[in-house]
Amino acid sequence: MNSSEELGVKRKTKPSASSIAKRAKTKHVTANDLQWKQTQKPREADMGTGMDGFLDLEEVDDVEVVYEETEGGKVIRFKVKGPAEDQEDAIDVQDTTGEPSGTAVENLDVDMLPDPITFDSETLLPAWDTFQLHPQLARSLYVRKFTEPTPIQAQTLPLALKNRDVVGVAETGSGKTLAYGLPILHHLLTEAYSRPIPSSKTRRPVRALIVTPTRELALQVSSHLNACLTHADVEVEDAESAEGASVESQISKPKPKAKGKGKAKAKLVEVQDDKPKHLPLVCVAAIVGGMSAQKQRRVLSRGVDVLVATPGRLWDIIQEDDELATQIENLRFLVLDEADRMIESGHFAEMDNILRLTLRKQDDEIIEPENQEGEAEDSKEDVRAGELQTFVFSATLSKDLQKNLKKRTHGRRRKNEKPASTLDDLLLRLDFRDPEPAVVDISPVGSVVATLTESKIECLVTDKDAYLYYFLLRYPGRTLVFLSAIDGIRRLLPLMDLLGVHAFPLHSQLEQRQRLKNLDRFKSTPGAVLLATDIAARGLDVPAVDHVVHYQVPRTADAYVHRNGRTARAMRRGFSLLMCAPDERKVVRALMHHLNRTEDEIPEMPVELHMLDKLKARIQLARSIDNAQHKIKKENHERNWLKETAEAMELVLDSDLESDDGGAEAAPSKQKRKARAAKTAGLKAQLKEMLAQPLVARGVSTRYITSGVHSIADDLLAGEYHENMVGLKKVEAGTDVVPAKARKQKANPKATARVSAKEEEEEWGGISSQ
Ligand SMILES: Nc1ncnc2c1ncn2[C@@H]1O[C@H](COP(=O)(O)OP(=O)(O)OP(=O)(O)O)[C@@H](O)[C@H]1O
Repeated sequence: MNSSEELGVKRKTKPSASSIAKRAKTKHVTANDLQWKQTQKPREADMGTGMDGFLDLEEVDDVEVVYEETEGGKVIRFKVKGPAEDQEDAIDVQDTTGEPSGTAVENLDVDMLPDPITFDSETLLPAWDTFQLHPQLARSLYVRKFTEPTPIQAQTLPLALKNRDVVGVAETGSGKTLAYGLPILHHLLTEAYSRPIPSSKTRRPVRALIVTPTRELALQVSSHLNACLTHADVEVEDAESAEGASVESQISKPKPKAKGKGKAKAKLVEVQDDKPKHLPLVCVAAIVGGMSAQKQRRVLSRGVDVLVATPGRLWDIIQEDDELATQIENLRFLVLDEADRMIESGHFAEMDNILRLTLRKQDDEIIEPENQEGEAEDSKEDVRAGELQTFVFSATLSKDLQKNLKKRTHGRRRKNEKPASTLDDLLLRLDFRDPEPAVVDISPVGSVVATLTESKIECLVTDKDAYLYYFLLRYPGRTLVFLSAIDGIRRLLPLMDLLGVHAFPLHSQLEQRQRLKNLDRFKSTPGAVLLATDIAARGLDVPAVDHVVHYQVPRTADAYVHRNGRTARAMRRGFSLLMCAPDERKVVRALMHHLNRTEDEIPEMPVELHMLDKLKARIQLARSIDNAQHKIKKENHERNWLKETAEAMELVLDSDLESDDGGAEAAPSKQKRKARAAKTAGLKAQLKEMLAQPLVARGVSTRYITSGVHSIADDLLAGEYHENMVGLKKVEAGTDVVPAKARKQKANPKATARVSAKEEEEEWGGISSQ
């Protein structure tokens, strides 16, 4: 049985007259006009690997590349043969692999897709059953072992599935992406299965737009949602024979239709042959800056159902694409992920322009009539299916802002009313169709995630490198170090390299390809360090970040919360270290005050000062090497530049400038350069030797391991021997921190409605570690 029969679609058996005519033709077209076909790429390619920078891979058949001489020089042309018979025959069914095939299709003999395979979520996923999610999503959750919804998912799903607009606030790493993603995918999948198959000639409209502040986050969200769509070829088997079997235990082809729930119960079968054969049923794609806009336009022109985008690139494309602008005007879902960051990223204007497209056409000013007593409850019934639904999510949306949002939706926005902040302003521009958007705020008091241990070090700015190095050696693990400026990253990177620390940079001045590559290297290198600016602070979900270090104190309380949120995600433990110089204390006080906390709530991290002194000597030497290398590099660069410029201008350089001991400005002589290189090599050798020396704690004897103040033998026996720092116990960061006075649990009016941290932990028991 071939794939078309399996899916109940008839092939066209004879080529049409027009197709034969077309086949005879050969045309010259531009790259954009070619019939590009999606080809499979590994899923992990979305976030890096060898395919960094690729949104998708496409291929094209029957095209010859020719070079043509034109007045403007040599240009590439593409010679296209007419569509071949088999292309014309191709089928336009869609599957749910998330991988479009892009094959051109016409004249289908079917108008409905086959039913999805049913999934018995009542038995397999009881905790999710109440939401009656599309079987495909349920199946995906099951396969990924997401046995129960996280608290934010549990609270927002029922609202979102009832067409309500939702403002969701919950701690970092608590699963907000799926809290808004599942209702969207549920709706689109249900719709897709019940609508006629759209012709590939007509562009599928964008139904959901998700705007994120950073490119990495957009790519991550897109790949997260695609992952929910990739278990299409999983089928439920007969219960009796399958009970107790593991999910991935068997491989088989999916049946065309599974009728009714029947006894299908316990076993899922995943199909390995995941080659994309058809256009996806629901297509999710990301449009971000720093990557080929041309390619992104092509992806859009093929049809995207869920568009995840950063505001800058999206607005650029919208300006040239009227059809997309119209689609945005008619969206079914609009999501602002990390809404409060949107205004910081310098994209306010673009964001505003995009939001304007989503306003209702008439009478933008009026949201709904003045609220009257007793009206609120009834008004919830006014939410109409099919209208735009808006979701706003973040870990940090102030209570004031939430109140303002409500106020705004309750009555008319007065024409000259001034919003309290830029974020207020942005959110007030949202045209919620829901008369009373639901606000679900389950963020913990002080925005501190229960599984996070915080700590601080107070030190001079000049000692921060040594303390950082100490921390990295003392507590090996995947560590994300936040710096306020790119210059700091550029300075630290060679230092880390000389000290033998695997560190990668991430900042906005790197090419997007490089950003993704570095992020991927950070993910795949155990114990790696990522030196990043705040572009990495929001939303990034790297599952195994053990530590976050604030090398410089963040500028805002929200930044502190979000930076911390890169660790201690999904109920895993995490540790954050705040490095605070004397002149930063004021900022720390202010940001703690903003979080309703006090500075002394963050305990000091213990430091073995004897070790620190030894590390300072290493750092000093590494700095000298770096300075020397930098000087040599700069001189080489200047000399080369001078030579090249002189050659280009056909000038002869003054011998003073070219070499030897000319004036102070002159380039150093060869001899001097040699001497300098030798000195640097000497310093390097010295450092190498230093790095090879073990770091031994005071009072510890390495000669007699059972003697000294602290016996190494005991550590060895207890399995707590520290390879980097002999004589210190090998412990996880945070376990040796003496807790500061218990965090004051300020009376919270909503406290009773919320689950306590402990209860929440229990609720999260089902979260698997990945
Ligand atoms: N129901 C679930 N069960 C188990 N794990 C889940 C569940 N939902 C989401 N996750 C996982 O939890 C992790 C964090 O999710 P997500 O990135 O959506 O968090 P977030 O709340 O958006 O965080 P942030 O505020 O930092 O953006 C992800 O790795 C995700 O796959």
